[in-house]
Amino acid sequence: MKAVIPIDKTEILKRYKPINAHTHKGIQGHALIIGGSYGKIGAMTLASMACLKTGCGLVTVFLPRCGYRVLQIANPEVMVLTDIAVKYISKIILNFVPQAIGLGPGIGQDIETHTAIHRFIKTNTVPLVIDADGLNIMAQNKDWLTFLPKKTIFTPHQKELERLIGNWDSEADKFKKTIAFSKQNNLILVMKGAPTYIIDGDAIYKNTTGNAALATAGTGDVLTGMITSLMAQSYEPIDAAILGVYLHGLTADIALPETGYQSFIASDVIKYIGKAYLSLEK
Ligand SMILES: NC(=O)C1=CN([C@@H]2O[C@H](COP(=O)(O)OP(=O)(O)OC[C@H]3O[C@@H](n4cnc5c(N)ncnc54)[C@H](OP(=O)(O)O)[C@@H]3O)[C@@H](O)[C@H]2O)[C@@H](O)CC1
Ligand SMILES: Nc1ncnc2c1ncn2[C@@H]1O[C@H](COP(=O)(O)OP(=O)(O)O)[C@@H](O)[C@H]1O
Ligand SMILES: [Mg+2]
Repeated sequence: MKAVIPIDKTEILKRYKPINAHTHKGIQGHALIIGGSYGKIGAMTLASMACLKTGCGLVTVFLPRCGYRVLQIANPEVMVLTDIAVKYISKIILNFVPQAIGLGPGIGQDIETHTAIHRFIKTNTVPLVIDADGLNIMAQNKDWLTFLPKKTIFTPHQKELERLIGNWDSEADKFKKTIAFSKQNNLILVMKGAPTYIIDGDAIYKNTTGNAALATAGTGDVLTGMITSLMAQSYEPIDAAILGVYLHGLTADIALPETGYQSFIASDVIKYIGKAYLSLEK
C-alpha cells in the first residue's frame, strides 16, 4: 500500500484556484443536481444551496414534481427542472448540458428510479458525483458501472461502502477492497467517516478537518453539492474531491466555538463555507 497523503492546507494550496476578477457566471460553471423523492426534498435543497455557495455560477436541480415549489421557495437562486412523476424520479430529461452532475441525494429506490438511472448513465458523458441511494442503486446493478465516465466520484458512508464492496474483516481489508474497486472501475471513492479517506486507485488521501458536529442529517448531501460545484468549476475530479472534503470539514471546525457539537446542522456547513474559503487566503 502507498503512503497515505494528509489533506492539509499545504496539499490544498497546491490545488486551490482563486477567483479571477474578470470571471462571470457562465465561466464559473453550471452544475446539475439530480435527486429527491417524496419526504426527501430537503436533501436537494441542501445539496443545491451548498453547490451554489461553493462557487459555481449556475445551479439547476432535477427532481420529482412534488419538490418544485419547495425548491423555488427555499432556494430562489437555484433553477428547477421536474420529472413527469410527482413523488419520485422516473425519466431524466434535460434541456442543457451541465459541466458536472451530482446524482442521488434523497432519490429513493423506487423501481422506476432504477430504470431512470440506467437510461441516464448509458448516454451521459458529463463528469459525475454519485451519492446516497444513487450508490445503493449502483450496488444492486454492478454491471452498470462500466457506463460511468472515468474518475466518477462515489461518496459512500460506511454502510453504502459495504453495499458496494461487500463485508470486510479488518481496516486493512476494507482499504484493500476499496482500492481494488476503485482500480477495477476507474472510480474515485470518498470513504466518508471520521476521518474521511479518498481513494484514487493506489493513492490514499486522509482528511485532517472535520469533527463530530458533522454527525447530523444532511451533511453528506451538502458534501455532494460542494464536490459537484468544484467539478463544474473545472477542477479535476480528484482535486474536487480533496478540496470539497477539506472545506466541508473546515466549516465544522470554524463553527464549533460558536455552535458547539450538538446544535450544528447541515445548513451550518453551508453557512460557514465562506469562512472556510477565506481561511485559505490567510
Ligand atoms: N433532509 C433530507 O431530505 C435528508 C435525506 N437523506 C437521504 O435519505 C436517504 C437515506 O440515507 P441514509 O444514509 O440515512 O440511509 P442508509 O443508506 O440506509 O444509511 C443509514 C444506515 O447506515 C449506517 N450508517 C450511516 N452512516 C454511517 C457511518 N458513518 N458509519 C457507520 N454506519 C453508518 C447506519 O446503520 P446502523 O449503524 O444503524 O446499522 C444507518 O442506520 C438518502 O437518499 C439521503 O440522501 C439523508 O441524507 C438525511 C436528510
Ligand atoms: N464523527 C464525525 N467526525 C467527522 N465527520 C463526520 C462524523 N460523523 C459524520 N461525519 C461526516 O458527515 C458526513 C455524513 O454524511 P452522510 O452519512 O452521507 O449523511 P447524510 O446522508 O445524512 O447527508 C460525512 O461527510 C462524514 O464524514
Ligand atoms: Mg448520505
